[in-house]
Amino acid sequence: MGESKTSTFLGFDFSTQQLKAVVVDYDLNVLHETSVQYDNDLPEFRTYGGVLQTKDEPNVITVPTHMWVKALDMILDRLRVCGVDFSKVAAISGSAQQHGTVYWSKGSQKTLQNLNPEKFLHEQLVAAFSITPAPIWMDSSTSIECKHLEEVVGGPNKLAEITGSQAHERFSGPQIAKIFKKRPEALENTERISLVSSFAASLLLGNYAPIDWADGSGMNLLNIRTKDWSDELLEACAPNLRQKLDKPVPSRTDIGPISTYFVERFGFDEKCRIIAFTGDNPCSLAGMKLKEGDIACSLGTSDTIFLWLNESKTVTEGHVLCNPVQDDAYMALLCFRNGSLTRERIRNSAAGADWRLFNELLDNTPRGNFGNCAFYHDAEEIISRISGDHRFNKTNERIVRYSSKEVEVRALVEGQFIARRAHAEDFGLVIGPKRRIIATGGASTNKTILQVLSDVFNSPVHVSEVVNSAMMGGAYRAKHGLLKDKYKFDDILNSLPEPQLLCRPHDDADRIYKPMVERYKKLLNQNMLQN
Ligand SMILES: O=C(CO)[C@@H](O)[C@H](O)CF
Repeated sequence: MGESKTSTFLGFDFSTQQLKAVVVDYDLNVLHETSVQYDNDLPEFRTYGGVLQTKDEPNVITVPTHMWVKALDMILDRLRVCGVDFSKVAAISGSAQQHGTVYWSKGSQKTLQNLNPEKFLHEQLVAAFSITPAPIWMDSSTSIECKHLEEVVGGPNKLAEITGSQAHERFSGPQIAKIFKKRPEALENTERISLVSSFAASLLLGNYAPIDWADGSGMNLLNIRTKDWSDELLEACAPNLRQKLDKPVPSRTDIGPISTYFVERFGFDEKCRIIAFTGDNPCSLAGMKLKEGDIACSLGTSDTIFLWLNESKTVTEGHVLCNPVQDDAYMALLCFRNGSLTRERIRNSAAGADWRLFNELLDNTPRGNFGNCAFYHDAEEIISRISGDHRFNKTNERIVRYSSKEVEVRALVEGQFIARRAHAEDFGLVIGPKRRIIATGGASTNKTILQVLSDVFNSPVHVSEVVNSAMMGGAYRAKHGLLKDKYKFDDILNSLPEPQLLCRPHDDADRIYKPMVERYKKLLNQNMLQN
């Protein structure tokens, strides 16, 4: 098929609450975009916020693997109804929530290679997974396995030096180790372990797809310098993992032609290429046209702060991942678990689930919130390990609730960004008026919230046209993966508009928020933010 000016590119994002898809033309203009909301469109799986959680094991968070399969069936039918001409799609790539793991049972490779185009994928993959539901990034039940990994290599800093991160409960290595402990026979019956990203690519490839370097950096198993698995860490988790994980590949790898299943069922050209999928944050970085020094802030189910790194470094908080678009570069990532769902909780309680009212309340309170300061968490926070809600008045006395809804709303938004700024500075990020923050993710469409981000970080906030940078990054990487011998990634993005300046910090911003960041750090260090 090769590429021509009439070629289109298809990008997916298997995110926490929904599956999104976009078709762009040769110049990356959006032609079609649609989504499948897991909770509403696939109610038979009974997820909430896209995940399963039980009362008796609140730290165990999973997703029914078949839900992702059925979501792909559904979204391709929706794209067909939108009028997409699949025969024009020259390449496909995408992203998925990081760290989650999918376990293919023995014999599933054959099943993938022989799918019947007359049937839905989900009907044919009923027995394809040896372990399901899949543990995902919100799980925090593997502290014992984390300690063991750090001991094996000589401590948390050594693990961070090798893999880019200290041990984290949500990371795939500790999750696989826990499964080996609890269900060794099921792991024995597993012929391949995928990340959610390489699992999605496997469905489109009609064969097992390799894990890419960027998403593979979120496992506590990959040596981010050699780009190969650390045998010491693999063996510390479970036997035969090198064989079950197969060789990781550069994130821009063309991993093969689309499965004949999609050619015959949807009319894709048999020459349509699949480019390795990657994690949502690396894919966002690819989708945001970041310049040297820019800081990206993704406001989604998780809030993440990330930026391009030319060199790796050993970190105590946050992560260093292999870069998704340049093999010898890296990216820094800070992940905050209490993002949009926490904002929605306070919107519901203080503003009657109405964003317009939420914004009015936020606008009706002064910067600094009369000295009130609060930190809200639906679940244990990843970096600070804080859980629960903590409200303080202007004399730093803990209070149970604020009398005014305006104060509560501002305390939520200021508190989130104050914590993010504190940990970003601890990570070594230099923020301030000379740094651009490029905002993305669902909440980046809310200018009132972004003004608080700009004030707390004392930096101008820009937004790119694309709200969903992970999904768009999938489409852009599809084009780059196909044409990488002709064009550098930056050349591919040339046709895209620059991020637009949306908010500037007020003159009094740093005078107000610098002390509040110090106040947060003090509360944290004095253990005032524990339940
Ligand atoms: O855990 C995370 C990153 O480390 C989250 O941003 C997930 O990728 C969200 F899906």
